[in-house]
Amino acid sequence: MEMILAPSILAADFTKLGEQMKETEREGAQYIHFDVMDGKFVPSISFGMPVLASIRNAVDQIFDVHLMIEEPIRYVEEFQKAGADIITVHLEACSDVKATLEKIKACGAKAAISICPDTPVAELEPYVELVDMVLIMSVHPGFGGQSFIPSSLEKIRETRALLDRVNSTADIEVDGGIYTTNVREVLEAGANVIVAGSAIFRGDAAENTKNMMEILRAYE
Ligand SMILES: O=C(CO)[C@H](O)[C@H](O)COP(=O)(O)O
Repeated sequence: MEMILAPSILAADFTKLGEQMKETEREGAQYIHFDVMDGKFVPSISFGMPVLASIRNAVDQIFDVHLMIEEPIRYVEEFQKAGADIITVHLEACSDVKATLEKIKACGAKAAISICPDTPVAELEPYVELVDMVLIMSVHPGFGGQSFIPSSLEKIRETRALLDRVNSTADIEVDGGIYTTNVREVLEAGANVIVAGSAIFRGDAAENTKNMMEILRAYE
């Protein structure tokens, strides 16, 4: 199975965003991760469609868009038009999860579902056959630079078991507090898409990507 790195631009230097993204692409990061926050579902506000659209052509990486917003169904079309290839919505943020996932697919993007640290994996069960990816949050969403919550490892294992049970080949992405020091445990638990913000963009993005990719490739 391909192991994928999704650097989160939340931790990037926005004065040189295009260049930093290119550095991660050159070193093999397949995705770029966008943390979209609305100040309601999560306390912080980040960025939206205009930022995606303006940098869509800077790289060929897959745009992996994590919508931490209430009722994301209102915006999925606009994010797809702005360049999103994968759109992740939160189970906790949708009044109609199924309709939201179907709308993502209808507009041509891949659909993914995420759960916060306090939401049990069992709640994903009705939706796993509708998605291309499950995102397990390993921090409470809202801010970069937090510490990985250790109980996330068990949730990754439970998610892999759930996907196996329904013969799903969906990816498992994990987001929050992942560094070269703990990424092996996350991969060993069953994840194959790693989001990393601080670990990539704090310091030398090219060197950090290279080091992270070396570990990921050893698990393929
Ligand atoms: O979704 C997020 C916060 O809601 C961030 O993507 C996530 O926390 C990654 O940042 P870091 O690698 O710095 O922990």
